[in-house]
Amino acid sequence: MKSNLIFIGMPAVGKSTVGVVVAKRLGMQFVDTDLLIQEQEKKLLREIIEEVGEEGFLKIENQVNKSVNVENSVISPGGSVIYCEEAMQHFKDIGIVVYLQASYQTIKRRIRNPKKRGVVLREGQTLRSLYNERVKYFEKYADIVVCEDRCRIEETIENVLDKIAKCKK
Ligand SMILES: Nc1ncnc2c1ncn2[C@@H]1O[C@H](COP(=O)(O)OP(=O)(O)OP(=O)(O)O)[C@@H](O)[C@H]1O
Ligand SMILES: O=C(O)C1=C[C@@H](O)[C@@H](O)[C@H](O)C1
Ligand SMILES: [Mg+2]
Repeated sequence: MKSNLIFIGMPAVGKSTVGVVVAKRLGMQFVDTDLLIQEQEKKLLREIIEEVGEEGFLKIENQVNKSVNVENSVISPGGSVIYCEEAMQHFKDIGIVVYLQASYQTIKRRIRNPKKRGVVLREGQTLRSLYNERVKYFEKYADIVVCEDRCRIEETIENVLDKIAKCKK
């Protein structure tokens, strides 16, 4: 049964911030899989990326996310999970995938230093090209899209709740 909600979207779009409140409002559990990765590896995300590189990190991210076995939960993975094919197939099987969408300008404003935040950027890749590359994956996997440009967090949460209610009807 599709009893979970999974948030996808760019880093800093609010998957974790919005996700935890949505879970509370709907009486669901909340799982931030970035925290599961840190717990398993006993290191911070940026330390893991420094040590094993982007490809190594994506392997760990795929393994952790595809192993999430929960019900009635909001799941907030990291922004790079959309590159993890097995994990994304698993999420499509166990829940409704919600794409939190924001413009490049909004994301740029929130992420001053992508490397410091632990964003999976290839050598020489800009945030702009990463944004363009990822949008295609977000659109491919999304069951619901919620645009948050010009919305306060509270408005985004209401918009998410509205769309989920309509989707479940
Ligand atoms: N309208 C808004 N909606 C969501 N978050 C907002 C908004 N305005 C500001 N923020 C801020 O943007 C940040 C979002 O960070 P958050 O860690 O939730 O992103 P994330 O999508 O989980 O990123 P990651 O992919 O790195 O896990 C928070 O600091 C939040 O307070
Ligand atoms: O969007 C990204 O590239 C990432 C976001 C974080 O949540 C982490 O999952 C990791 O640091 C990579
Ligand atoms: Mg997060």
